[in-house]
Amino acid sequence: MDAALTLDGISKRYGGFQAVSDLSFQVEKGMICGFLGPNGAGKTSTLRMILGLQPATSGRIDILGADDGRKVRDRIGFLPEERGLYKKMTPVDAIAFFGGLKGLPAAEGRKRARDMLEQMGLGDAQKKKMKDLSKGMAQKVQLIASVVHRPEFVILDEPFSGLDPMNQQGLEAMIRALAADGATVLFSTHVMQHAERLCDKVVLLARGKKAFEGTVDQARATSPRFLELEGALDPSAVSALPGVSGVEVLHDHDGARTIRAGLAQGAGGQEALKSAFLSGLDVRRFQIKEPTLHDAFIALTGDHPDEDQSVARDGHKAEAVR
Ligand SMILES: Nc1ncnc2c1ncn2[C@@H]1O[C@H](COP(=O)(O)OP(=O)(O)OP(=O)(O)O)[C@@H](O)[C@H]1O
Repeated sequence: MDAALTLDGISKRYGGFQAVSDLSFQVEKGMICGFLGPNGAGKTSTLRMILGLQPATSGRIDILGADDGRKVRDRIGFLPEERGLYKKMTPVDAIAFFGGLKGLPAAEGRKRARDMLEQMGLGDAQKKKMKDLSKGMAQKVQLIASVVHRPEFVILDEPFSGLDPMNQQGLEAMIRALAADGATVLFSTHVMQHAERLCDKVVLLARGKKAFEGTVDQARATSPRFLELEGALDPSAVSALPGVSGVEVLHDHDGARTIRAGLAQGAGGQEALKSAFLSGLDVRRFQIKEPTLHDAFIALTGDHPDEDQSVARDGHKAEAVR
């Protein structure tokens, strides 16, 4: 498959602070790729380098055949992390305005805006001003504004942040529709569930370095399974079962416990279960659980995706450098 984007050994330094280190990955044409990592991992810095909004300290980027995102800016759509459309505009005017910045004639922009708002179930919002829209609606309008010129490549920085589950679902549907129309989509998030549902490919970033690149299933396969047991169970007896690498007590109600046992890589859990029954452990319920992408992120990086890494990695906040 042809690559729409190739990063080759990209690094970014802010003064003495290394935000991104020797990062290489590819996004093939037409795929939805999740760029995943905790806050502060270096996602926004990387997206800004891809767009040509800030220079890389070293390395090479190829986007849609260009060595600088600014050269192909009309073929790219970008939803920045900081949002805000002109408050007094109507959604149609705001969308057409952004289309105009990418060379779309105003009348065509307004027509597409009305059609897209209708398609996204935002027909009623047309009569309102941006300032009167709910946060979810405004975010959808902003996404429409960033893709109204029908870009080949769509880059979304934390598109789900601040949205309730209903609006998150709506946004997922919008992203699927963009890909179904042939666009390549790269979006950043620290919430693994969105990527798990949407992505053909994921790139995991931790502390500025790539930890993994591949499909969601390949990522999950790097992490061991879990065995969840319920009963009057002694955690130390569970941790002594064959193939168990560690235990965590999820619930404890007067000794009736739910215990999550991490299995060693390659262990299926059957041996541990057999041994639990043979040794008479009080197992009332059991479940063998496949790892989620969230589990895989922790296994691959040792970091938690919900932790904030924006504190400089030597323990104090980086000085802002332009
Ligand atoms: N202009 C800047 N000057 C100094 N440090 C910066 C600058 N921009 C980002 N950083 C630092 O670089 C690191 C990576 O930030 P970046 O915004 O790229 O991460 P992120 O993964 O996108 O997280 P978030 O979603 O919170 O923005 C952080 O520690 C951040 O404080």
